[in-house]
Amino acid sequence: MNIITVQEAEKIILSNRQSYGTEVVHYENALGRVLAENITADRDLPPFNRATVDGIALQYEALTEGKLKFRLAGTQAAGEKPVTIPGIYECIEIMTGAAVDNAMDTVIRYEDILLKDGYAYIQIDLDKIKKGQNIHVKGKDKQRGDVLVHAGQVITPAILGIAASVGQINPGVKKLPRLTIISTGDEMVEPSTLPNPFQLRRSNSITIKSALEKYKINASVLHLKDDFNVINNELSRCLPGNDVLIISGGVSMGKFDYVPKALEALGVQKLFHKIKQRPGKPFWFGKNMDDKLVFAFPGNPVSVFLCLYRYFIPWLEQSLGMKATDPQYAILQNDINFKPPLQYFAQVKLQTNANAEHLARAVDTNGSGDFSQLADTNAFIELPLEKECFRKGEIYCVWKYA
Ligand SMILES: Nc1nc2c(c(=O)[nH]1)N[C@H]1C(S)=C(S)[C@@H](COP(=O)(O)OP(=O)(O)OC[C@H]3O[C@@H](n4cnc5c(N)ncnc54)[C@H](O)[C@@H]3O)O[C@H]1N2
Ligand code: MOO
Repeated sequence: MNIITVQEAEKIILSNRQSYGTEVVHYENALGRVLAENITADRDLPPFNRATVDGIALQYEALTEGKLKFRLAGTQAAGEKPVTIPGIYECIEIMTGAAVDNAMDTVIRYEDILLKDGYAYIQIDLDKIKKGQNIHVKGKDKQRGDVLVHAGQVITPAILGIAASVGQINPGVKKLPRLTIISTGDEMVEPSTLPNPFQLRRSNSITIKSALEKYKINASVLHLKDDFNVINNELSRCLPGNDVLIISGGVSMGKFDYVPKALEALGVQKLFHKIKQRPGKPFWFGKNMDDKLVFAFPGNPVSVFLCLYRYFIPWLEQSLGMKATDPQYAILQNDINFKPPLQYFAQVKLQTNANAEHLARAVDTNGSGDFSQLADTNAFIELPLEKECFRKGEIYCVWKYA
């Protein structure tokens, strides 16, 4: 198979989006999950005529007669059954959040009245008082049965509050794929150990694992030696219990790059190997008969980062039923020359100026093994394949990772 373009790779990956079904979770565990059902109002919002200030409730008609003195007929706290008035020259003291009885249509705040000897005296000009003021009318926000939150949205703190307010304590959410992250390489040691001069500490798995935590995916992690039998056996063991494997390393041309061979030996069909891009050119992607997907990223940490944010995250979001996000664009802030016939993804620092323009300043790196700038940058800018010179002021698509 020929080396494919970024757009072809994206199309193949997204056409393999999956659905893992739905499940119900307690709302306290639902933050960050994708809603699989609409959240609807179980009654009108607000459910009753609600006082919005502390003060007195009365009937406006009495004010139109010029009445300034009202007998206090009772007091009503929030949560209490509505207290009524026997006649229109009476009022009740009412607290914010209390349900206003239908006999009253106007609430005046304590600051505008004087309470004395069982009476309330209006202290402001009557033309300052409007009929219906300080009452949040039943059903004004939403009617019973109205959709408050649509399926497909990521559950945020605000959405959790809405769900709680309508008693939706067990929302239906999209099930997450079961996922294992597998890194490879004999030269890679545990981050807690001291590498010898020709070894490296492994970092790809924690990067991938923590990026997935945003989606509440609790991925397993495994590291494999560069040994065909080990890789073959372990992949064979992992495939049945997972929906997706994300592998890093071992996909290029080296003598010990066994990943593609091992996957194909296990019946994982290659959908592509190699994309016209830098970083991340030797990315391998495949699927087995049970629709288990394998994203095998090149081992260089920046390649992993690019492949994760450019391909895997959009695939994941679409597989979870989230709406595809609109492409984001930014204005390049420096000239870049890039001659190889590959689509170049430059690491950029993305900022917004006072004109609300997105500005992308590229940083110099020493290739995809140079991960040292990832903390100071927050996006890749996708520079088109057809060109070699990219000029300050030109606008290109960006892929944010922070
Ligand atoms: N003859 C060719 N050689 C290479 C080609 C090519 O086309 N022809 N492509 C190069 C490109 S581009 C890349 S990218 C790399 C990808 O190689 P692999 O996927 O086989 O990755 P490894 O060789 O296993 O590792 C590459 C690099 O990344 C480091 N690494 C690996 N795993 C981790 C980890 N878990 N955490 C941090 N760093 C990791 C590893 O030590 C290597 O330095 O191939 C080129 N070669
Ligand atoms: O394509 Mo590789 O990821 O640049 O070094």
